[in-house]
Amino acid sequence: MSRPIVLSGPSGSGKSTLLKKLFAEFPDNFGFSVSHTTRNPRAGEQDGKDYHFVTVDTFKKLIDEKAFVEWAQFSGNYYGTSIASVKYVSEKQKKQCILDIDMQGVKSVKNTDLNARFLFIAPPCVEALKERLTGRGTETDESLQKRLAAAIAELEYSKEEGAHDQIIVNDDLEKAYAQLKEFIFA
Ligand SMILES: Nc1ncnc2c1ncn2[C@@H]1O[C@H](COP(=O)(O)OP(=O)(O)OP(=O)(O)O)[C@@H](O)[C@H]1O
Repeated sequence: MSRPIVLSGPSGSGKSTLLKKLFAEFPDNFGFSVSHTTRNPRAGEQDGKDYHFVTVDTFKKLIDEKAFVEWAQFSGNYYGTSIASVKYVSEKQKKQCILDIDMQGVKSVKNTDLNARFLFIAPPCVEALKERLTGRGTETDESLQKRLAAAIAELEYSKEEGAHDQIIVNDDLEKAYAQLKEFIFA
């Protein structure tokens, strides 16, 4: 059984860019867990495929049961990644599950029996991170400041003993991608 891979790193460090390359090169090897949400399905969305659509009561019950490795509330709706949905990818779909989560999620995965491997994607420096986030054109001043503050906490945590199995500095994209593949297929 392939162990889930937990990918984390500051916003803007390049996680999505690297994963996009990986899925383009290996479309059949990897899977994502299906998240739970309390928001209403949009047209065409399928329960169990796009999301597990649940009520607020059910969601809260799952929180109490410690079913989630990560959950959050955005604009009035709950979203979460359950331990069971991660296991489903490796045990039923027989694919390698990749989780793209933050530091709190990383800590929480460590308290489960998921037996995950932890990979941290670091920016060359905070200044580069700021430039990339600005260059991506997705952030307001406020969200940029929030992401940079969170980035500093993520970088501090990454220095702790045992926080991650490997740290990849995403300076040169091709080099970082080669290192990512080496880690994942090891
Ligand atoms: N090695 C690199 N050199 C220069 N720019 C890069 C590099 N890797 C990624 N970028 C650019 O940096 C920006 C942030 O990358 P990306 O969106 O992949 O980050 P992320 O870690 O997934 O962020 P988030 O957690 O916010 O989703 C993008 O515009 C991307 O094109």
